Parts: sequence; C-alpha cells; structure tokens
Amino acid sequence: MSEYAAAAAPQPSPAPPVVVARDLTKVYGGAGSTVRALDEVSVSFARGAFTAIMGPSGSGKSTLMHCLAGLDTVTSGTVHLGGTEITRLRDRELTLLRRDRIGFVFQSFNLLPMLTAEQNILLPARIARRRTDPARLARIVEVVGLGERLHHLPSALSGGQQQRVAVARALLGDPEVVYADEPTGNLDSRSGAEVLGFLRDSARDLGQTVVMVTHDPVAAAYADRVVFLRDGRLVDEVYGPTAETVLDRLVKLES
Ligand SMILES: Nc1ncnc2c1ncn2[C@@H]1O[C@H](COP(=O)(O)OP(=O)(O)OP(=O)(O)O)[C@@H](O)[C@H]1O
Repeated sequence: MSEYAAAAAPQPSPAPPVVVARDLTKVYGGAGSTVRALDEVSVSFARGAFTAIMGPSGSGKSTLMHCLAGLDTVTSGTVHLGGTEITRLRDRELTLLRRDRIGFVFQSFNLLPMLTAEQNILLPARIARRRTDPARLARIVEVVGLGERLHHLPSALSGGQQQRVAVARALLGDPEVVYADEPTGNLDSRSGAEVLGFLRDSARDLGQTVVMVTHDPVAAAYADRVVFLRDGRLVDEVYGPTAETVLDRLVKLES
C-alpha cells in the first residue's frame, strides 16, 4: 500500500469508479540506470467526476495518464476500466479499447484542416463505422456552443474553439472516460477558460468522467478533485479545489 493510501482519510465517493488503478508501478530503463516513474500508485476516478492530476515536473503525471489509458505498459499493478482489466490486454485489444471506450484530448488539437468542425467531430465515428446518435450529437453541439462555426474549417476558428471541437470529438462516442493531457497548454487564458468550462460542463451535464493532467492551478480549480503526485507517488488530494488551495499544496510539495 502506498504511503498516501495508508495516511489518507476516506473521502465520500459520489459515484462508483469508472477507472481503478491498484499499486501501479512503472520503471523505465534497465541494467544500471532505472527510473521509478510510478511507485505503487492506487487511485480511482468516479463516474461523472472531473479530476486533475498535478505535481512537480517529473513527478509521473504523464506516465500515470499513459498507463491509465493503455498507452504505456506497467511494470506491476493493475488498471481496470469498468469491468475490463486493461493491463492484461494485448496490443490489438488495447487499440480497440482506446478507440471505442476512451476519449483523448491533447495539447495540440489534432484537427484535420480540410474538414469542417462538424466533420472533424464526426470523423472517429466514421472511421470506426460507428453509428452516430443524432440526439447525442445535438446535445454535444449545444454544450460546445459553436453554432454556425460548426461549418467552418479549423483555420477560421480561434484556438479555444478548435480545442472545443477536439473535446466534442472526444465526447461524441460516449467514452467511459476522457483523458486530457495539458488541454490548455497552447491556449491564452481566455480560450483556456472556455475549454475548461466546457470540460466541467461535460462532466456536470453529460455525466462524462474526465481526467486531466495540468501544470496550472487555475485550470485544476475547474475540476471536482485534484490528486497530487511527487516522485511517482500519490501524496495528496483536494476536493472542491480553488486555485489558491491547489497552489498552496503545490508549493508545499515542491519545498
Ligand atoms: N520513456 C522514458 N524513458 C525513461 N524515463 C522516462 C520516460 N518517460 C518518463 N521518464 C521519466 O519518468 C519520470 C516521470 O516522467 P513524467 O513525464 O511522467 O513526469 P511528469 O510529471 O509528466 O513531468 P512534466 O510535468 O515535466 O511533464 C521522470 O523522471 C522522467 O524522466
């Protein structure tokens, strides 16, 4: 059991967990020079909750997200997505699981420039030959709030609008969880606020489970909960964060 798990007071969980990681350890390298990027991390993410992962540079945030999402293998420990232990799956099964059950949002928006916003949102479903639920599309379009701009090319959209298109694309397939890796890293603060508000609304209004890695205490304050890593260990968490409480914990972690 991790030092954090032993010390933490139990917190009320609003809903059953969608993602559960148990005793996750990730060691990079071998023969002499190894890095223990994750050290027995146990954490779970409740349905419909928006959680931020924070910690100093090199604390293991990206590694944790990659292991949770089946983008990287683990050295030991398990990750469950719903009833599926993803740490046991083969590459082909993982590819399908990522395509069908997980949404991704990255720092770079990764929109195709020759397709309109709406076509970009619909593209993964088309590639997977998945029928799009028109009611869900309409709901997401309403939450995205792009209006007429849905028919514009990405080049005619602001950075914040482009990232909202990327989030809408991630949400359309009704994934069990959306992983967002520094989604506001390329945005000015106003556009960042738009995207974060949208992620928060998708959790509140659509019941979407969202897990976001960020360096920014203001971004983390949009989440329902912030978990903190240091040296590959989960060392703290805050429910109902504000930018001030998050900054305060970060300063303590880095001192
Ligand atoms: N492919 C790799 N090979 C070797 N070491 C790695 C690899 N990826 C990450 N690491 C090491 O694992 C540790 C955790 O890295 P990780 O990128 O997860 O941290 P982070 O908290 O996301 O950092 P940052 O905030 O700087 O992005 C670091 O010491 C890093 O150097």
